[in-house]
Amino acid sequence: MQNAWREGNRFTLLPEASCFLPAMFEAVNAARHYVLVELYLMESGRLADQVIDVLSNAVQRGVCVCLLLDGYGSMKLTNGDRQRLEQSGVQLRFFNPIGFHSLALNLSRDHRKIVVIDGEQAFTGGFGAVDEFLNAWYEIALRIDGPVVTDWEQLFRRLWNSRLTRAGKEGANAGSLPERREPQAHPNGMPGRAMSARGYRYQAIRHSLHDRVNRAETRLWLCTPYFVPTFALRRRLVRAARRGIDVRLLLPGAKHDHPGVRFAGQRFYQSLLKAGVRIFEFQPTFIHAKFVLADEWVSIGSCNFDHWNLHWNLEANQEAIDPQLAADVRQLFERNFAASQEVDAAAWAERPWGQRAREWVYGLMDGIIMRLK
Ligand SMILES: O=P(O)(O)OC[C@H](O)CO
Repeated sequence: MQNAWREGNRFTLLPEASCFLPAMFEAVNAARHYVLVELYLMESGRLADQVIDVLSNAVQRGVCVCLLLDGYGSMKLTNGDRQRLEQSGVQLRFFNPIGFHSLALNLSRDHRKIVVIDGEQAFTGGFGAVDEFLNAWYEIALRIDGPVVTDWEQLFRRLWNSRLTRAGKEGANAGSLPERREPQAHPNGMPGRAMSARGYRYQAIRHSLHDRVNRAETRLWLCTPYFVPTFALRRRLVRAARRGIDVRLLLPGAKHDHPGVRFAGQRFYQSLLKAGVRIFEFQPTFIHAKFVLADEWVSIGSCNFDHWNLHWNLEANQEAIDPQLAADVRQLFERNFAASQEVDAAAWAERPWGQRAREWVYGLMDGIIMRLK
């Protein structure tokens, strides 16, 4: 059942690549039946080499490996690497390669990040197979064990067989998916649900977030690298702050891969700060992670909660109600707030005209882009 809560899961927060990359590689190395991987970004480089090696080794051990990449996000994966994957026996497919069709279809991207091992364990987060994730960007992942893995696998299987998905060049390898295995429930496990979204057609992640913001009793903390929120989300954040909820945003500072997106989002700072929302700009590196904490509810995955993502992309997040995970996420936020610069409302109100002009220009571009259909 789509988006259903399932009991009996275990969730493990894996902050930073130094934690989640070894955990994922170890899980692939231990796989006995199948490995399903779905990524938005994969570009040739050191990390892609490691991914190709670990997947190829799994195939050699007799494990069925299926890799589904977004047709745009994988454009910088060289033909040599594609061949290497397919010749080693990895089944390779691409979602919606860029083509001579409508702009709307080209803009619809598979932004999800999913790894499923033997139907028993899954990983999600904001990661991709590009070198920036080795240490230049701050990223997190979540390991999921238990019945909800079945829904992650279902998401993968549906897209693998979508009419928009194409086989790699050596199409012969792109055979059928392995027989499905059912995960076991853990005694004392926790409830969770895999949430998916498909642009403006299906907005379950966004509606769920709105509901949690409305219902938050003490805390609503949100981290996103691309903060260009919809009017509906801004209104809810403002209302939550006004009714005394601790509303905080963890956003990138000047280290950003798309500085224009930051300026476009900064045009909303003043009204949010005025309402009592606290804004922290992360200083050490570009923070690319996407996670939310509302009381004991946690959501981690691919969704940036910006209106571009919400309008066009396929997204998937894990939601969980788990006191231990909530405590871990809270500590993670606190560590990252400490490594951030808090935006001071009075100083922001006096910011220079150059900054205001940039916000205006990128805000205008954002408005134009959002009118594309
Ligand atoms: O789309 P994300 O959030 O996975 O981030 C990838 C960026 O678009 C790369 O510039």
